[in-house]
Amino acid sequence: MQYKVYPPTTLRTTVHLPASKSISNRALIINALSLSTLPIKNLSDCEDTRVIIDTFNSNSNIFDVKAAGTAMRFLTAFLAGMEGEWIIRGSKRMHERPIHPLVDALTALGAEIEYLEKEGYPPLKIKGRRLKGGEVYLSGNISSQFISALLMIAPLMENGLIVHIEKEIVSKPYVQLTLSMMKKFGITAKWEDNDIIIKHQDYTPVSMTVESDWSAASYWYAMTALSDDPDAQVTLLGLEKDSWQGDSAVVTLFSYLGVSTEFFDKGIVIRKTKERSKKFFHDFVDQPDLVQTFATTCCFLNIPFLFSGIQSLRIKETDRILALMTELKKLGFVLKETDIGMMEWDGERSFPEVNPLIDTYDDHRMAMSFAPAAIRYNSIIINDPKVVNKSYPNFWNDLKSAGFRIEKIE
Ligand SMILES: O=C(O)C1=C[C@@H](OP(=O)(O)O)[C@@H](O)[C@H](O)C1
Ligand SMILES: C=C(OP(=O)(O)O)C(=O)O
Repeated sequence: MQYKVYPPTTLRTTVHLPASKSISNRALIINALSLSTLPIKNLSDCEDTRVIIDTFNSNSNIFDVKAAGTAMRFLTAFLAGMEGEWIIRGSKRMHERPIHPLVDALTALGAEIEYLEKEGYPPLKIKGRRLKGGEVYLSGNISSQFISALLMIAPLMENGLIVHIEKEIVSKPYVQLTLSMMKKFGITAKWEDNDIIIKHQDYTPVSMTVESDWSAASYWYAMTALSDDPDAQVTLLGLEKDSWQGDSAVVTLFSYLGVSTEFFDKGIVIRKTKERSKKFFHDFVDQPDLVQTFATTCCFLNIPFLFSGIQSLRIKETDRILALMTELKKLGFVLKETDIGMMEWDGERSFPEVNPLIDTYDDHRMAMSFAPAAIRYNSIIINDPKVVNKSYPNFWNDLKSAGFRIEKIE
């Protein structure tokens, strides 16, 4: 199934953004570790969060987390510390996403974990037990989710845990987010150079409200930047100024692409401005989930770019570097991977396809970052549009409310 998306002539809308899946998923894990019965308000209704809820509600010991990286990594650590025998699996792609650094660390701490198919990848058979803790070494340059997964179970370990992080840390704000959430639930941690130290301590149950998702907001920034309406203005509800989410960097980053942000008590108002950089440079190592939004927006605004720090994109829902290069080529943009973790568009063009069909590769962010192309091309066809359910199930309805017309093609 495909959607043909047509843009509105003006852009003025108010959007109830989805709740952050990163915060929702941490809240569920921490709530379970705290044995809390207090509510988590505004939990995301996305698929990546639903798979954790389903796991906790399941009567079976076999769990399927589908395409949710956070669920796979967080639950692997959670189950490794829980008495019992568990099997955790996911989508075909999940079975191609590495997990060995986390498994090695958990094994060093005393868990028994077996690879059921390919060495180093899910599915896993876990013989869980109360872990005593101590010290572990973990590479930080593959996924920060391994670090977050270990940190959340650390306070329950009799001897506490010291995580020595080796190599460069990718997606660092997500580790900070984990520690901030643990702090909200009463846990103190020390982060000194590349070591994170957590003593044995009890979580204190608290009730919390999940803030809206800044990564989801980025698609509305893109639409505002691209809109032909000089008075384009979008109100995005539920976003907070002092957010724990690293992707709140969109505020600054989009100021270079002609979008201003004003905070108010219920969220933000973003508006089109005339100020735009001639070229866009950024190291995305702290905000990997924003790369697709910025690659498409820069191309559609005709702003050449050079991105660095994007090496982790190869092992996400799809190989996002390849997917971006392939799909932007269909629209006539020639991108180059100039070095490991670097991608450039120097303005080079090729003949665009006549009726391009944008493939989404089971990746929600491919669909959402190419949808704004409708504004630039008067329409765009997006393949397998339901992929958005992974993080933003209401995405297409929100577009319709903003005046986009969406035609379903079977
Ligand atoms: O911890 C998290 O909530 C996330 C961490 C990031 O992954 P990596 O650490 O694998 O880059 C990010 O891409 C993902 O969407 C969510
Ligand atoms: C990379 C992502 O998710 P995950 O790694 O949690 O599957 C994402 O949402 O962009």
